[in-house]
Amino acid sequence: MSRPEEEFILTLSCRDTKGIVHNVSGLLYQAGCNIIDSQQFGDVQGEGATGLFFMRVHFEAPPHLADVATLENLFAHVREQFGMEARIRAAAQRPRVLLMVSQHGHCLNDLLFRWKSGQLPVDIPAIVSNHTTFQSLVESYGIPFLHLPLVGGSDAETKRAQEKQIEALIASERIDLVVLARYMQILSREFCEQLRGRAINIHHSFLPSFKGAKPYYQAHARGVKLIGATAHYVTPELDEGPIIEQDVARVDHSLSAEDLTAVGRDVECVVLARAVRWHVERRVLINGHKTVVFR
Ligand SMILES: Nc1nc2c(c(=O)[nH]1)N[C@@H](CN(C=O)c1ccc(C(=O)N[C@@H](CCC(=O)O)C(=O)O)cc1)CN2
Repeated sequence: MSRPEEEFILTLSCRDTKGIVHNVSGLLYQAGCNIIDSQQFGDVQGEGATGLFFMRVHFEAPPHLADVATLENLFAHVREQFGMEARIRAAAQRPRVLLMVSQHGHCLNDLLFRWKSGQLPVDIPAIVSNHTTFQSLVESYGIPFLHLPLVGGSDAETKRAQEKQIEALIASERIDLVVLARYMQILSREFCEQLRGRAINIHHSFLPSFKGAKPYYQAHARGVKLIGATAHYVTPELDEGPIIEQDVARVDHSLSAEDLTAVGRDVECVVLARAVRWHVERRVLINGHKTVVFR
């Protein structure tokens, strides 16, 4: 039985070819590592295939190898041989997560409870909002609350000034992941580029349906029989980022737009929590404009 500090997660992607699994598993075996779980996927079939191969390996390393730098050196020649993008992280490492919220607090409340109860193995150095609505909730958990309003409106200059404050916080707190828990401001292209692959948004519709603002009202007007929620990585193109997780709930003609909103809240919470957990467990790999999720 290994100790937590000796378990690691290797994730990789590269052009698909023969021998990748053989070389990766053989290297780990030769080094005295034990594979606990291994999953892989080659996106090689059908129209739109990227031709990329993805792998996630959860393994335990012997004490003399049990640090990331040593394992990265060990793995270097295989990485170069296949031209891999590869990352090795200690399984026990707790990612540092910045939560952001505006005026709808159900996802924030859900994530805070999951964090407090140990379901979400992350550290939350701070929470940012452009409103003060949830300051007391956040501070009840002993987490610093930063109120960063958009002073003077949502024009581009005002937004960038506010975003630069968030960027400084991300740097100073060594943030690994930003979660937009119903943060209702469109992030600038510059900010999105900085956060590529490490900012998750919860959109309150089953994308690609009903992008943008007020999706439940759009859905009600369309007479849908299912509503949904989508967690996706944030990109400059609104609600177009790689989808991580989705779910739905049944509705019918008797429900108002407000009823749909109420039913949707629980779906949003579950979908966002799954996406954040899978991301921090390094189960999500980006495959072009899509994802591969090793659940
Ligand atoms: N660059 C991106 N920014 C954001 C994304 C994204 O995918 N790319 N997701 C949104 C979340 N969102 C829907 O899920 C959303 C948020 C905000 C708006 C919007 O129109 N905001 C207005 C201001 C509204 C207000 O002040 O209440 C604006 O920013 O001008 C639409 C959709 C988060 N950001």
